[in-house]
Amino acid sequence: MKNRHLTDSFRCAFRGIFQALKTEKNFKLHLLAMIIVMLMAWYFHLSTGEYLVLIITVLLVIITELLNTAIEYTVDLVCGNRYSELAKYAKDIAAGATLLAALGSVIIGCIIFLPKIIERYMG
Ligand SMILES: Nc1ncnc2c1ncn2[C@@H]1O[C@H](COP(=O)(O)OP(=O)(O)OP(=O)(O)O)[C@@H](O)[C@H]1O
Repeated sequence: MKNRHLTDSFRCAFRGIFQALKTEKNFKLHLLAMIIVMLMAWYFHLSTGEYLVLIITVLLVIITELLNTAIEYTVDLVCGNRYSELAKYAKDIAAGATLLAALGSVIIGCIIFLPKIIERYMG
């Protein structure tokens, strides 16, 4: 089952991303948000520094969502439908990580875009 070639590793990684895309509605929402944010970045002519912060922020949200999904699958693999306090902690903590990343991205989005929106449409 071990990948022998780099291309096999890439194929597995992309398959994982598509699997999350197929099954996780939050992941679909985050990808949609990422596309909208990138279109806004292009529209408002962000500086290189602002682009960098935005890309890192967006990637952090996507990465935490993927890790959260992987943790959910792993917990379900181990526990199935059985109730477990540890399973609850693991899933809740993973969900907490995605929530923090999402909240941080909203705050950063506001800091970058709000002054530009105000200047363009209300200034
Ligand atoms: N085996 C379990 N034992 C105890 N509590 C669990 C178990 N599985 C899930 N839970 C609790 O139910 C919550 C929701 O779990 P679920 O697997 O449905 O995640 P989810 O709603 O699909 O998460 P997301 O919306 O991030 O995809 C968990 O955060 C946890 O508190």
